[in-house]
Amino acid sequence: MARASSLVSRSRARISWHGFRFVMAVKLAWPLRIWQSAKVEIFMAANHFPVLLDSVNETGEESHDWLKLSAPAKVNLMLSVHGRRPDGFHELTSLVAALEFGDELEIRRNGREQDTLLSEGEDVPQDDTNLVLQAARLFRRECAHEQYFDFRLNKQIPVGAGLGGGSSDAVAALKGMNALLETGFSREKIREMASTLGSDCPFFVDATPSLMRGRGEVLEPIDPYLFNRLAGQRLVLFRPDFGINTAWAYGRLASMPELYEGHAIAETRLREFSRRGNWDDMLANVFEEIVGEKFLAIPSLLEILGKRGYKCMMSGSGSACFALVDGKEQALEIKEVCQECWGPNIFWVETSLTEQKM
Ligand SMILES: C[C@](O)(CO)[C@H](O)COP(=O)(O)OP(=O)(O)OC[C@H]1O[C@@H](n2ccc(N)nc2=O)[C@H](O)[C@@H]1O
Ligand SMILES: Nc1ncnc2c1ncn2[C@@H]1O[C@H](COP(=O)(O)OP(=O)(O)OP(=O)(O)O)[C@@H](O)[C@H]1O
Repeated sequence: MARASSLVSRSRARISWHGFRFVMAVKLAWPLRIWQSAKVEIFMAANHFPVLLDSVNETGEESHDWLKLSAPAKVNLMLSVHGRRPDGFHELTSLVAALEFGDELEIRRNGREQDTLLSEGEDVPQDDTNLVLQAARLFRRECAHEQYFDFRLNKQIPVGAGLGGGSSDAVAALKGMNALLETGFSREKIREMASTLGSDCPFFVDATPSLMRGRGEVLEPIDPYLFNRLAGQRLVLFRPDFGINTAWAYGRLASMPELYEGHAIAETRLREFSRRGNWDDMLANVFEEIVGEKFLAIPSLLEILGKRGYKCMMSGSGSACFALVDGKEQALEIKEVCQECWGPNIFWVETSLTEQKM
């Protein structure tokens, strides 16, 4: 409470706190990590719920300040594809978890009649194919409000890596716009909107470790044992100096239907991992074979790491891979091997699966 009162006095903030709007803002703000920006803050109050503070400037008018949101990357710890559906998408089962590593997106309302996006990341589309700008257009359609936004994207997640970067940015944008305009869209509504932007998007609404099914939009909570097993698990992410196009990877898979797996195989992996806790029962990704056929550098490196005893796998449709580690020493050994195999300038980062509470 002491922190709450000091924030209130420091920013001369006005708590927007009425009824339904407040409840929805709280519900939606919870999975966001929105840090203090100039005058708009979400902070942990004594009841452990975040509270959205509007801001007032020196003259008492509402100001349009930046909201800063995290857009975490994800890894697929198991990815099994069962077949192609009549709508052209593939039916899958995947165990997905968010990482402590990711992008940062800042948003503010603007007074113009167009959105702007500033991002310096390599390969990040600067035009309106960027998922952040697509999210803004979708949001305006859904809330029938002609509000435009400025976005600043600090891109850390490599593009075309199978880490869900664009999807996570898009969902951060939806959540941010919802909080800024106090639209009160429920998480379910945001998930529904997100699913029209991409199959991986709905996961990022809560970004808690989940079982992903359907084409990616059906999310199930995992059992407590599995949850605790994943929380905080350290890993190293590494990516060669090329990305992989997801549509290409699914297209290749469709031409090799022998790689489709029955649902029972995925369920057995999940069950065995929950029973024995052995990562060898879980880590499996159908895209490794498809991608590995064309990009030999990936299976070669994974084999070398595997022989050294590391549990490692490609994430999503690639090209990023990860290896589970216990600590710094292992992380540095992996870095050395990656640089030897893929070159000195490859993307490499040590991070962990998120530690959210159930
Ligand atoms: C590989 C994963 O990252 C695993 O989490 C996702 O399945 C990919 O999800 P995503 O990048 O959000 O994919 P989308 O943007 O929806 O679709 C990109 C392309 O992949 C194909 N695609 C995607 C998801 C899916 N379940 N089946 C598919 O066949 C789509 O036909 C489309 O041509
Ligand atoms: N904000 C964004 N960040 C990254 N890529 C974006 C963004 N907006 C649109 N894209 C486009 O999305 C495509 C996929 O990029 P992304 O980095 O999300 O791939 P990915 O990690 O393989 O996705 P997934 O794991 O969901 O399949 C790229 O072709 C890129 O041009």
